[in-house]
Amino acid sequence: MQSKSGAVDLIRKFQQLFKDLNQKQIAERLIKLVMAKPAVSRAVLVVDRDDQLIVETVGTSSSDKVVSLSRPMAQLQHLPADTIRQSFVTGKQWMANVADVESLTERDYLAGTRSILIYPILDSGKPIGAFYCESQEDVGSLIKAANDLETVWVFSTLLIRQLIEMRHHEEQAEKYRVAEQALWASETYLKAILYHSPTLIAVKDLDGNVILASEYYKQLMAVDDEEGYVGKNVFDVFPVELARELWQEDQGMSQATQNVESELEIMHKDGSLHTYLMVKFPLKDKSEKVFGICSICTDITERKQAEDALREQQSRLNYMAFHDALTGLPNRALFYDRLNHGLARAKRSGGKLVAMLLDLDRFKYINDSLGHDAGDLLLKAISQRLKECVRDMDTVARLGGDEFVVVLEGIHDIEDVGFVAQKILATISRPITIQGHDISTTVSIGISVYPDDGTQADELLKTADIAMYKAKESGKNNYQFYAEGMNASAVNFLLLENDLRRAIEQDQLTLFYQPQFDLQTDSLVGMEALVRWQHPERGLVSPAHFIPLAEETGLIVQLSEWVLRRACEQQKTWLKSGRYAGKVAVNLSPRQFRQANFPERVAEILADTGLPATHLELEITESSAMEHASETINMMNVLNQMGISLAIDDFGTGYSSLAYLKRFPIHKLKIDRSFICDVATNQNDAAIAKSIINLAHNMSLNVVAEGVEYDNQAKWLRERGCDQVQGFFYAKPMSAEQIEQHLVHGGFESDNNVVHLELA
Ligand SMILES: Nc1nc2c(ncn2[C@@H]2O[C@H](COP(=O)(O)O[C@H]3[C@@H](O)[C@H](n4cnc5c(=O)[nH]c(N)nc54)O[C@@H]3COP(=O)(O)O)[C@@H](O)[C@H]2O)c(=O)[nH]1
Repeated sequence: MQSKSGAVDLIRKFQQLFKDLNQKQIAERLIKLVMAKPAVSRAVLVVDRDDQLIVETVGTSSSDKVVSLSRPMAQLQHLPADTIRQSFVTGKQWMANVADVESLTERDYLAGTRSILIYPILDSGKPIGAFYCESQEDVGSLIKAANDLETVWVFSTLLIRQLIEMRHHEEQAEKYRVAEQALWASETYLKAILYHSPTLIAVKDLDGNVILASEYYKQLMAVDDEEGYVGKNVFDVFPVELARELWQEDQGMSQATQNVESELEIMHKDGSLHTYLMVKFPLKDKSEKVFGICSICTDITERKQAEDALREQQSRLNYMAFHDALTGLPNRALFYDRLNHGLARAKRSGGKLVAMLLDLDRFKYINDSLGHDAGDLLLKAISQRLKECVRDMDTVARLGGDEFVVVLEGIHDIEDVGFVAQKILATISRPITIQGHDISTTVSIGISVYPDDGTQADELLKTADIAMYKAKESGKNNYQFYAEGMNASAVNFLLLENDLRRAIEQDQLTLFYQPQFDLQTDSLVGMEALVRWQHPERGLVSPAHFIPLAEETGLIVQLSEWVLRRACEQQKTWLKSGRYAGKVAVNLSPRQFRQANFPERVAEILADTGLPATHLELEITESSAMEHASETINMMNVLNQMGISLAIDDFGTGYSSLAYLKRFPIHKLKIDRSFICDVATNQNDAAIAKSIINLAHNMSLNVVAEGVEYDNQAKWLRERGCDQVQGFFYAKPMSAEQIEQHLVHGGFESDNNVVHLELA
């Protein structure tokens, strides 16, 4: 027992010893005091911190070190954790030689340990810490050391309590620091978000007062002062109507259980109108009571525009899938759709439906000679005209190339169809100005009627197709209703194209010659070469049929070259025989004439056949010459310089420009036979024929009348000073052999002894 003054000294000594120490130093010093006992080889201070046992400090005699750990006991090895825990439960000291305790294993203590002591430190009877001591001596030595340390145990209560409190305080301070840091961080984030966010963010209380708002508001809205939108009421910022709307929305939001999205349009300061996606959600306190509304508005103008553009593109693609890109008319797919719907309607109502298939005449020629751009413009113009000819409820579609189709519904009188077809023919045939050229084109129309000519779409189209070929065959520029029996001739027309190719290759073509006479002397002055086709199965095919076909398919170039070569060879033979020294006239196809190397081709043929150019006359139709007048002049000049004579054929049927005509280096005008037919009886025809004769003479040209079939026509022409004639009245076209016979037997007789030779 210590004396009272000794105890006071001891307290002072301890107070001095632990003065101004932190919790770590306190624990270390306590352990050092324990370790001062030589019997103690290891000392560990364990404290109860919030019901968790923490090893604060460990001292070992071997290393003479005291280490601060402050780690949960459960994480550490070489400690009899269960036994230490037990001491915390009972509050009793525990000591033993390890050899006597079965439950202890070598993993529970350091090697060399022979005895263990656990000394709990109680505060008001409750353990708040414990000293765990190991000794390499037996337990008696430890017990002795423990007795010596009694003062330490006594003061430990105070010091461990202080240590725990300090730790607790430190933890609280750390928690506070962390919380403060977190608060600072979230405030900083919030400020940064509100400052930099490219969205309109606003928090309002339930009265519409703005508590928070993003900087973006200031930039976009007419709120220019420092606080911007914050502190204001919606009614201070927005027009009253909009403010009321927003306020009412916010009121509704206080009951909302989830976010509410809507789109709104906001006019920016610069006057541009933007679309925003607004997401609103209620802000609730801990008691789930709504105290404010947050709204976040994102500018989706670009996205909307992109969506609109995409939608537009999709509808354009959709449009393109069903419309012809060039003309904008329904294409084949949409046409079939409309036709099928029309057929269904006609079936229901018991009415009629009409399909008109249209094919442009000579389109290939126009396209090839004027170029594809001109061809495209022509197709567009035709589409427009077709639309003008029908009612809104009718369908005009382009099936491809120069093929169009018109579907007429609700037809009561079939005569109306003829009326529409006539209207189309007249409308299309009006000249169209394209790239400065006046182009005249016509169309052939095949018509089929539901239910008479077919009940299905394909069937109707097929019969209309057959009728269209019939229209082509009948000289184009006309319409034909489908009739049974047409199949054969339409198919014929199709087969003809293949046959014509073969005909050129297999020499099935031949030339006939039709003499031309001087009207005053009746002497033979020329012969027009006219091609004939001796078809192996069909017999003689008229050029009126196959020349247009050849023009359309492009075979005309090959065919015309064959004609020119053959005619030159024949003329050369006649020249050589000395029986005929006139000219041979050859018809030029427009396409052939447009070939850039045409003069070279002619020169080559003349050279090959040995025919002098002065014995060749080339005929070009008036319409073809005028269509590309300036090019025609150039081409004619070259041919003229070569010594070739040039004649304008079918004169009077086209649109002649006298300005051009006088510049053509031509020698002859051939009056079309349509004017000669009634020249002696029809005043108009007579006036035209007379004008042409005068015009030719005034321009120092020869004039030839074609198609003279009767004496009175010849007489009339002679009296009007026409130079030459050609026609059945004098001689029909005949083979070279027949011509030969006439030449051998002294030539042709005219007047009252007309030589009528039948066509072979
Ligand atoms: N590009 C080419 N065109 C040619 C060629 N050969 C003929 N053709 C053109 O074909 C059309 C029809 O010709 P065709 O059946 O030979 O008719 C010619 C004469 O037979 C006919 N004619 C002559 N006299 C009369 C008559 O008194 N009455 C009457 N009804 N017909 C008559 O006229 C045609 C000649 O006409 P044209 O050429 O205008 O002088 C016709 O357009 C031919 O041009 C060829 O090789 N290439």
